Amino acid sequence: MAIQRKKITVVGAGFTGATTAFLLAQKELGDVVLLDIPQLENPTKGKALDMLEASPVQGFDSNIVGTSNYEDAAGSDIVIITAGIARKPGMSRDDLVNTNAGIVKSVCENVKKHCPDSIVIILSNPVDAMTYVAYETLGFPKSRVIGQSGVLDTARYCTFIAQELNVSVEDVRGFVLGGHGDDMVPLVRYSNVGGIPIEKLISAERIEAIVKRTRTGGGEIVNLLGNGSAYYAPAASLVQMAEAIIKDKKRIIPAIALLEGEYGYDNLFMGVPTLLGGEGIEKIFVLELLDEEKAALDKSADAVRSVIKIVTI
Ligand SMILES: NC(=O)C1=CN([C@@H]2O[C@H](COP(=O)(O)OP(=O)(O)OC[C@H]3O[C@@H](n4cnc5c(N)ncnc54)[C@H](O)[C@@H]3O)[C@@H](O)[C@H]2O)C=CC1
Ligand SMILES: O=C([O-])CC(=O)C(=O)O
Repeated sequence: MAIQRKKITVVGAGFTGATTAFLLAQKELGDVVLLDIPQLENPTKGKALDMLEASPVQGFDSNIVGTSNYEDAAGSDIVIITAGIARKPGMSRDDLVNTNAGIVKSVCENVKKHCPDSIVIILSNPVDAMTYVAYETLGFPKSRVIGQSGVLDTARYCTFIAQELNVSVEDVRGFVLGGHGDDMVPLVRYSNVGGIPIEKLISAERIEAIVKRTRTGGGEIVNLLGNGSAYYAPAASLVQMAEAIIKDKKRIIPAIALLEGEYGYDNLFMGVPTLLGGEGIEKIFVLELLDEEKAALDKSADAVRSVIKIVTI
């Protein structure tokens, strides 16, 4: 019997979507469908063909097709949603809320129809609220609707720690809780380098500066790019999540999940440490927090709630 390759659809063939598609194919995680709006069908096909023509050089056998037709996405195991507008300097992610809510809703209506068994990962911003919009529209179990923020925020945090200490990024461990906004909560107490708590290696002032830079890391890139937002590290983050699911790796990865009582929050989508495997989010880890850590998380949760409040679905 022929072995069936996994099928991964990436909706939105812009900066993040195209980069994600290419990384997925390079890692041979499955065959990739890159999907954008009908007005951009030819450029989307062109991007996909261009990537495919890199396969003999890069040595991958994943297929990549570009399309605007959801029938090509039918039966996908994973759908990654990057569709929507990105912010420009001077804007917050929350300024995108109602434009992107409409886009995410219409994308999810199609995903529900054509990919009813898929696990869906959402990137579009403001991502905590967009994960809620996706969940409401899809009607899938909560384990199959996941938002990306924590892998990226943690990657930025670990990059800055490695730079500070001039050590390999491979030895830095840490994670970031909360909403994907300037109130996110890098958990210093749970961060270490080669097992050594960072508080033993870096001064309190420098840690504070790293935490602040992490919180505003997306904005730092937006200001440098001038006309769009980050895409290499976001795409790498999506691919790490997809890989954990496709290979049923059971990785402990921070992701946006529906909280139903965890950390004291009910009916809220926000970033928490999760176990990601073949079923999607298989478990949420609830950590004991100090009073000041909980207060910081409450502030982040309030910020997410205030955006969800203005979403019209
Ligand atoms: N959660 C996170 O950590 C991150 C989130 N983002 C967000 O991801 C989104 C995409 O960013 P970029 O790729 O840089 O933007 P982009 O503008 O390069 O690409 C977005 C693509 O979505 C497409 N699109 C719009 N409506 C669509 C629809 N109904 N169906 C299919 N495709 C549609 C557009 O035609 C465009 O090609 C933005 O909202 C951005 O803020 C970006 C980086 C990190
Ligand atoms: O900052 C943005 O608008 C894009 C994003 O979410 C990030 O790079 O963290």
